[in-house]
Amino acid sequence: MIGETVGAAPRFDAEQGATLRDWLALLKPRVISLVVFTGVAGMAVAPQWPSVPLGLIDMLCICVGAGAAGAINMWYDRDIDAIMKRTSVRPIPDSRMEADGALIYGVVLSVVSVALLWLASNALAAGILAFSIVFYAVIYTMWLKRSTPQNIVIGGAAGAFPPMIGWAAATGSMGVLPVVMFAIVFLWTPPHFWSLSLYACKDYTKAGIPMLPVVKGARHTRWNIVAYTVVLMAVSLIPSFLHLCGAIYTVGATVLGLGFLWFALRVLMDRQDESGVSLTGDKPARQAFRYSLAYLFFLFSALLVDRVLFP
Ligand code: HEM
Ligand SMILES: CC(C)=CCC/C(C)=C/CC/C(C)=C/COP(=O)(O)OP(=O)(O)O
Repeated sequence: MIGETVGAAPRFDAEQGATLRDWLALLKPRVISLVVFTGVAGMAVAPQWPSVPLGLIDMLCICVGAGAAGAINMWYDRDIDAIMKRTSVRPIPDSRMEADGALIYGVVLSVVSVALLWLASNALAAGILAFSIVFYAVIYTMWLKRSTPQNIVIGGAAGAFPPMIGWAAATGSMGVLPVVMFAIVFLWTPPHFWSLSLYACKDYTKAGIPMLPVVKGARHTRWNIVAYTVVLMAVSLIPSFLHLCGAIYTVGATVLGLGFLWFALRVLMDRQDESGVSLTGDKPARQAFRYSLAYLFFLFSALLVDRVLFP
């Protein structure tokens, strides 16, 4: 493993001790807030809804399951997290928490979230949640992340399952719309992450992680951001072509997609030296990353409004 050869495992400092805030930080709360939102969107656009208490339990299970996978990710990645500036302040690399504790916490929460979702809803929803956790914590984190520049293209599937989980929890079955929502998040992940990876490239190089700009360079990454954004725009309009939504979503998806393309093209045309390195401090990439978050939130909000308020 690349990361293991470059960093010493952080040592726990018993005097510092972990606070409640540290245990929460292990769940990557900011990231999973959007993950859970996509799960809720999947649930809300389904033809039948669970009762409010059951819907809240389903939401909690997606939240805890996704967070638990994040905790296992932080346990496994503690060596490389210690090397990268962005992640070095996390509880394990900053020696505020023992690594084993984080692993036990992640595994216990994973099992509890899947079991509770099974009991509260059904085996299909619980099965997809279990598969997503394994996909993110094992397939992406322990295998793909350190072995291929396509890591997040394949690994991105993990974060794309929540709309399917939400739909399955509500209906006990699967439909075309949640599969299209999966495809949208799947295609959104590369431009989302590669924008960040352009300005975090030094960190990834230092840690020996083969992210796309590290292996293929910034210019290649910029073209890939544009290419995935174009495909994402097309796929985001599938619900319109299949008459699964109305004009609100169609107009919203078109405008939001054109906005994403605008930010992607600005990344492509960023002032750069002959090797493709940005001369602007990757300002357009930072803006594209921020826009990617707003894009997904508003796109699924438009779908929600369209299907729920104007069925
Ligand atoms: C393999 C897939 C993905 C990768 C590699 C990835 C990577 C990242 C990274 C490295 C960050 C910066 C986090 C930090 O500074 O601590 C980030 C931020 C974020 N990601 Fe992703 N991401 C992926 C998928 C997703 C998905 C599926 C969602 C939600 C649907 C998501 C939502 C977010 C949000 C909301 C933030 C901002 C967090 C903040 O403000 O601190 N990501 N992502
Ligand atoms: C339901 C379920 C299990 C969903 C999983 C959702 C999820 C957490 C998706 C991936 C999001 C993410 C922060 C990836 C970054 O991983 P990284 O390790 O490359 O980033 P890092 O360097 O910030 O740790």
